[in-house]
Amino acid sequence: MWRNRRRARTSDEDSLADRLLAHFPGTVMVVDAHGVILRVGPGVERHTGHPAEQLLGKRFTLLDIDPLRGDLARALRHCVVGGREWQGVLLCRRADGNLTYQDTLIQPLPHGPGDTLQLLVTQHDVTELRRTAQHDHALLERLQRNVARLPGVVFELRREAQGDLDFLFISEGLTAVCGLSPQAVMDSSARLLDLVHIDDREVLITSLIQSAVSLSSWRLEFRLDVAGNTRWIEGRALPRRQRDGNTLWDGMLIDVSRRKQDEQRVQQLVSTDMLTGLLNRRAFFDHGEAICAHAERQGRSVPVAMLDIDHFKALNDTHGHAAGDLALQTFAATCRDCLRPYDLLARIGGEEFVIMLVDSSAEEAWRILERLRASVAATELAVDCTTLRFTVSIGLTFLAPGASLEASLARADLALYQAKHEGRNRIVGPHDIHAPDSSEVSA
Ligand SMILES: Nc1nc2c(ncn2[C@@H]2O[C@H](COP(=O)(O)OP(=O)(O)OP(=O)(O)O)[C@@H](O)[C@H]2O)c(=O)[nH]1
Repeated sequence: MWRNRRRARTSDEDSLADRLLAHFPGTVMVVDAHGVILRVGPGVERHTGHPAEQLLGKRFTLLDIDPLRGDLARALRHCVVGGREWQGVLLCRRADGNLTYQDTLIQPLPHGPGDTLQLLVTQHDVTELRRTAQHDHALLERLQRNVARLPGVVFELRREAQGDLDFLFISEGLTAVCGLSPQAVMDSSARLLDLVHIDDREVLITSLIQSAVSLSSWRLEFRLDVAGNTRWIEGRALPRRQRDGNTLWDGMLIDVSRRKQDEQRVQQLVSTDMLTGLLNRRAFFDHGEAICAHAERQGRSVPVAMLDIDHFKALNDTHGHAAGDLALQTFAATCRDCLRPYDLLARIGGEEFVIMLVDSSAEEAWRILERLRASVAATELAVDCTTLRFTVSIGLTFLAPGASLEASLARADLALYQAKHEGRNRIVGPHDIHAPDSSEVSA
């Protein structure tokens, strides 16, 4: 320990200073009210770079990086005038010119009556800590910036053992996706879950439970209802289990509405007949099989009809291909008008069409098809200053539960052939269905 050359204090008065001067790991010194250094601890040379002897009698403010700003002098004044301690971090200069951050505490020492004021200065080098903190801060800022610029929403979701879901973190991108602020959703996850399309909620919750139970990655496409619009969201996340049994997911939500629209457009293109806008053959079988499966579960048979425009080749040959196209389009529109929205209508060949009537009895089916036949026969087509009319022949059959759609279509085709053979512009169906009379049809 370095001793004061000017005066010696009593052991009682000096006890605190002595203990610190002997044991404090940083810089410790005693200065007078003007900041003149009276005593220094052994660590002072290591921390300041100044040999201890050279510091004694010098002003303590020589350690200040910026005497003009005078942080150290101000701190001293605070203690001297107010008789109170001062604490803060000061930027100090070592003897070699290097700068260090010193966590500084200046305390007035207890002194007897008539005694002059002395101050105990202790400094702790926090340069490395500050550097690490600054580095961490810069890293955090960069991470936040990167997360904010990601084309999606980053989240951390917790599921408690009893099933409650909480967003521990959700990034700012959320607002662009659904208009909600991240804080609102972190306060209450229900705000976001309430936007999930009603048909997707159960599958969303179930998929999260499965992911939590099996600790397998979660991936789901679901819809959000945002201000009357539907947004398609793709969610992906990896789960991890916590000691308390809760599950945490780190994941992303990406707005894939544009991609979904493109997919739907492509799907529409591959399933639609371009001339008439009706379903094509392939789409007919996709939808038809679903209707069959549904009817089979209910133990019902499904009316299936094949339709073919009569003498269509002659219409084409006489009035041209464009007139034939117009006839096909008009025929498709007439069919659509005569059917219910949930009936299946498709163009499966050149001038061949097929209809599946959903949830219809034999009599109902016959009535609907007869009305359609009559509407087609009554339709007038204006082509090159002439008015064209054409008719349609219809073969009707019933797809029994468990029977194949292909086989039923073949039977409907046979009935259609018979309708052509019997003179066209008529319906032929199973013999046990009797055609309703004309007053029933027009009703
Ligand atoms: N304009 C037009 N014609 C088509 C199209 N697809 C097929 N066709 C024509 O439809 C006609 C079908 O004629 P057919 O199957 O011989 O029979 P049809 O003349 O309708 O006579 P029936 O069926 O016996 O009453 C052919 O001339 C095809 O060229 C199309 O997309 N546009």
